[in-house]
Amino acid sequence: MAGTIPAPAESAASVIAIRGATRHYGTVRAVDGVDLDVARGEVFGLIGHNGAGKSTLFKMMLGLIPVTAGDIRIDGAPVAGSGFRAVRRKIGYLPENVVLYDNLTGLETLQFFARLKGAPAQECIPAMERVGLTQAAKRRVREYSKGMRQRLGFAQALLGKPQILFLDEPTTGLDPEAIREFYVILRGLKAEGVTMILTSHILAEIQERVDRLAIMAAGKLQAVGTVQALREQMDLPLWFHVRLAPEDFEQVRTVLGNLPVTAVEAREDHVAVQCRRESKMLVMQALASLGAKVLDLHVHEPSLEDVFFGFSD
Ligand SMILES: Nc1ncnc2c1ncn2[C@@H]1O[C@H](COP(=O)(O)OP(=O)(O)OP(=O)(O)O)[C@@H](O)[C@H]1O
Repeated sequence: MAGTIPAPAESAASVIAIRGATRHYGTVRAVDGVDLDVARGEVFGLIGHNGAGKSTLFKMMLGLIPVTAGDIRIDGAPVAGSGFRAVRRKIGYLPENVVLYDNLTGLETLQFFARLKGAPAQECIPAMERVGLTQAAKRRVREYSKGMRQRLGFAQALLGKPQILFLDEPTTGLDPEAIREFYVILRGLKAEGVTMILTSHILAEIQERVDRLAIMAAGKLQAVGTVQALREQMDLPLWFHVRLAPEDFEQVRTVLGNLPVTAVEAREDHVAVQCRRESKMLVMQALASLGAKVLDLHVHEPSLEDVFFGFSD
């Protein structure tokens, strides 16, 4: 169910303002008329199937590839204009595939990137520390695991203390603990006012960690908003899992069956009740009136994955 979204109203707080951004490769419309605003200090997620156009949009925002049509401004400067050079200094970028030199040590790698970016060399050691690579700073990148290489890529993106960070699949190759640490760093950066835009295929991971997100499919943004707003827009049902004593099953099933619910299923140790969002409070009240018969209760909101498949299929 692909919805159309209105063009966003331009806001003074927008650090990224995209209007009608389009990129064609021959007959392939990699990005097709994208409008988007990202506010200063926002953590913004971009999700979509393989080939949806996320990386292409990223590269256009960074001025790495030109738009076929449309306009992209970062911090007020058109990416194709001469004023963009100054803005670029405020940007950090972690590409999907970081190119690293195997013969350099981790620290030498950062020093190399610092020179390229014109960032102070004394930022390198703190950047290694921030991503948890201090112990490996003097080891050659050849010996780094996939996750360590990813952390090093993230460290280079942080050089120059960027105010805007573009992170293309930043958690690829990271183990669960490293993913958690990564998002702790992101929270710290957000507290410092950094604007971040990131892509990920791991929807469960980002659903609690972005302020807003966009779902991209076939080069277009299908939906933009908070996870909750997208849930409401999709109007996906939610589930109550109600644990009961077995002898109360039938009575409670009857009570629930009289409510505007869309399904009532007896499961092994609980009753599962599905209802539309508009009936949620009615079901809650009915369950509350059952008092001590309800031994436990879980409300399952639709996940970002449910929302994603609703919009992108
Ligand atoms: N340099 C290029 N030349 C031709 N086609 C390209 C080029 N780069 C991207 N495309 C095409 O543009 C479309 C969007 O690709 P893009 O890499 O932006 O998708 P993505 O959403 O980042 O995918 P993934 O999740 O796999 O990284 C695809 O059909 C891809 O084949």
